[in-house]
Amino acid sequence: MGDLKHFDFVVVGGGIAGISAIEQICLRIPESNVLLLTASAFVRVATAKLRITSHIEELQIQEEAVKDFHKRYPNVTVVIAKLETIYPVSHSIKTTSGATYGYRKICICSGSVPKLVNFDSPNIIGLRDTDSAVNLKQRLEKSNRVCVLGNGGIATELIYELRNIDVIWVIRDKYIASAFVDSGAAEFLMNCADADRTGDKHSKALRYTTSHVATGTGKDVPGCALGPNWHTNLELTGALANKNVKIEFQTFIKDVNEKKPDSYQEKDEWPVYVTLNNGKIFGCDFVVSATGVSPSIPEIKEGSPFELGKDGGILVNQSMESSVQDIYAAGDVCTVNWDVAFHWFQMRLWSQARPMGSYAGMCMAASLLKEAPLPLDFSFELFTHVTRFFGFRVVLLGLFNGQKLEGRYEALVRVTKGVEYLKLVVQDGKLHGAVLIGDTEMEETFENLILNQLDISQYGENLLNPDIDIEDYFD
Ligand SMILES: Cc1cc2nc3c(=O)[nH]c(=O)nc-3n(C[C@H](O)[C@H](O)[C@H](O)COP(=O)(O)OP(=O)(O)OC[C@H]3O[C@@H](n4cnc5c(N)ncnc54)[C@H](O)[C@@H]3O)c2cc1C
Ligand SMILES: NC(=O)C1=CN([C@@H]2O[C@H](COP(=O)(O)OP(=O)(O)OC[C@H]3O[C@@H](n4cnc5c(N)ncnc54)[C@H](OP(=O)(O)O)[C@@H]3O)[C@@H](O)[C@H]2O)C=CC1
Repeated sequence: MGDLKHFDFVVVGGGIAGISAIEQICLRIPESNVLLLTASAFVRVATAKLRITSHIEELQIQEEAVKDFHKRYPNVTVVIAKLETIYPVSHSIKTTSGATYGYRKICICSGSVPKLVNFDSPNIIGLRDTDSAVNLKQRLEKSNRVCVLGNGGIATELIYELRNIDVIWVIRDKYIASAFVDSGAAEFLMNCADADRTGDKHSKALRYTTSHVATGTGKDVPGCALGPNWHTNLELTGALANKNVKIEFQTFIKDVNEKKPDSYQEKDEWPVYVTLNNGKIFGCDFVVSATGVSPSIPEIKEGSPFELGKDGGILVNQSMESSVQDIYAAGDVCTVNWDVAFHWFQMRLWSQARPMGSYAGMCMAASLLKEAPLPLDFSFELFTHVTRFFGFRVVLLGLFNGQKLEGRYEALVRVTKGVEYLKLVVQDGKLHGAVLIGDTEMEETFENLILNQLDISQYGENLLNPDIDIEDYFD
């Protein structure tokens, strides 16, 4: 393999996981020589933090040109290229342009790619990075009707953000946003769907900013994943005068054709036709397949391949190390493989990629310094996620949908139409999860109650009584 340039640490991927790993490595061992190998010409950094509770922080996320990143971390060599192969026995890697590098510890933070529905059509697109967002925006400008498939984070945000277009939303479930909330919360959001809260003055959320229009180093090169508030600076507007959303519940797409199907009764012509399993056929300009992600696993030669989880991610142990020695992984590309805390579970989110990356960086540094393994980071003791759906602030805590409780729980709910939706998940007198929609400012109280597992049976429904200041109970 010729002369290798050797690095103490190599990090693959300039998304939030990779950058967080590098930040910790440089903090622990500032004199180490580090290679950041990334396919994208921009990296994602968290520039400002708003701490909401001990476990929840909202971040301002910025894209930074790699040359500026290098200025802040002069010990980090940045190479914009795609990793092709890892050779774990010789502790080296090769890029697609043929360059080779040696490593002592390497962290794979290559993220994931959209898992598009499996129909061969140029009119099905996914959304992942800035390039794909720009492509979406440009397509929308010329479009009268779009079909959105999926019921998770992207679809739920997109349906709300789209303007001046007909939308056919195809979901497999009985209610919207099912990847995040239950049917009660979905109904609350649906009832408020028409109100425009995009300019919500009360929002404490920090903003996501982009400074350019393209991230990749070329066609088919993945950029960093879009993150919270990715749509803030993008007008997602179609060619019509107004917007109309039609939801097809409990359905899926059976076929996608550029040629008009014989059974399509209408006279209008469209670039593409989608046939649903309920027999309906819709013509549209294009389809957004917001149907989840697949981890981007690099090729490995020599020795054993990575052990992968059921979801295709690289299995990592409590130190974020994969099944292959000295190879770590963090963020969307990995699948946790330790006995996780009862109130935590993995979801492929920014709010998990960041602590995973930081913790992986700390573990790699500790391992190079031959220190004892670190205790698991406290971020993994409680699931927390803050986002915005349909213009509302949404806070999800612990087992917010009764996950792991096998249906054996009580749900205490308080709803003020158009204002807030609160749900507490209680089992055997203990709080295990909460969904807080609206500006409830209750997250700290409920976070503490989940963490300390205080017996709350004596408070009953007063926990959600708006006339009682619940925080006074627990002072
Ligand atoms: C539209 C959208 C909205 C989202 N909104 C939210 C939200 O509101 N809240 C939230 O918590 N999460 C959100 N997410 C999820 C979140 O963005 C991801 O979970 C997170 O960014 C993953 O970070 P990562 O560093 O693991 O991967 P990525 O950000 O995908 O970074 C991967 C990096 O690896 C590089 N790379 C890939 N392959 C190679 C290779 N072979 N060689 C070299 N480099 C490579 C890429 O160029 C990139 O730099 C959203 C995702 C999307 C797509
Ligand atoms: N605000 C936030 O926190 C946001 C987070 N994200 C994150 O970004 C990533 C990508 O988002 P997204 O693509 O929405 O993924 P999600 O995992 O959030 O949701 C995927 C959705 O696609 C559905 N689906 C999967 N396969 C099919 C299929 N073949 N036909 C029909 N429906 C299907 C799933 O339904 P089913 O449940 O039935 O399998 C689910 O509703 C995720 O990790 C997500 O968490 C993205 C945007 C915003």
